[in-house]
Amino acid sequence: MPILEVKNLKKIYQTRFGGNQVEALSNISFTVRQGEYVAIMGESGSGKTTLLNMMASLDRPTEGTVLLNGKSYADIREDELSSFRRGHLGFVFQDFNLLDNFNIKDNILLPLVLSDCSRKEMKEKLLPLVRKLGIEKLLEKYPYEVSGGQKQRTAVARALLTSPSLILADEPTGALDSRSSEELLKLFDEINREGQTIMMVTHSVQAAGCANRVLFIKDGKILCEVSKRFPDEDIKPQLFNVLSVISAGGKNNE
Ligand SMILES: Nc1ncnc2c1ncn2[C@@H]1O[C@H](COP(=O)(O)OP(=O)(O)OP(=O)(O)O)[C@@H](O)[C@H]1O
Repeated sequence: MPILEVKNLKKIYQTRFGGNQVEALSNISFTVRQGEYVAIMGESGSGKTTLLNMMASLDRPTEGTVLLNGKSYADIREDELSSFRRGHLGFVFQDFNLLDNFNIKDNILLPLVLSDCSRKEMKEKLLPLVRKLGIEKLLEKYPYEVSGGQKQRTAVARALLTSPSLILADEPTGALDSRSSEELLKLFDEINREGQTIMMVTHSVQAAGCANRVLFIKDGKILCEVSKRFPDEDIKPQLFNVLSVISAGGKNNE
């Protein structure tokens, strides 16, 4: 059974004051298997954020379904959604989404605090994770006292803490310098090799080139996908090729 199933997803936004309708997604279907690392690329306005919001259960589709581990989001009550998200999904955002008034430790522990987890269990989960991510010396510091790369490692620790079925990352390298980006991509590669399923929206060919499969979205539809035929294959030339076809407004026939 796939970990994530996206079936015939359609999203129509009604613009304010009853104006025009915008079809942001039209009939998108794909599946993601356990342990896959999938990137989503596409031009600005192609529907990437809308799709990510649907996979995150942050917004409801106009038509179609999203299933995680066989459970349809449509069957989850509104008041159960945030606890469902905490239990099954991990989020990594471009701007880190850390709370400035919480130190690094409390930022990481937040999902467990919200789930009423015991102090002992929190400590048992926290320590190996922060050691692995190389942020164990920063636990008492505040987000404004650490670098962008360290903030993103904190966000990754927070995302991994609950052992989620799926990590959803939205432009995770977007606010990082090239060295920190490289380190973050190495980290994603490592956690994926250990079995973590990852979906990442990105504009960066460097980042998408680390995934096993890249889906290209254009005008709310999946235009094509590029997959690695063997684990270390360099698919960046193919990604550049598809992007140039998209920006020229053409169809990709590969
Ligand atoms: N809340 C909304 N109300 C109306 N239209 C919206 C809304 N959110 C997005 N859209 C429209 O839906 C389409 C897809 O937007 P979306 O934000 O998903 O694109 P994107 O690929 O993530 O773009 P970017 O790379 O710039 O973030 C666009 O035409 C956008 O203007």
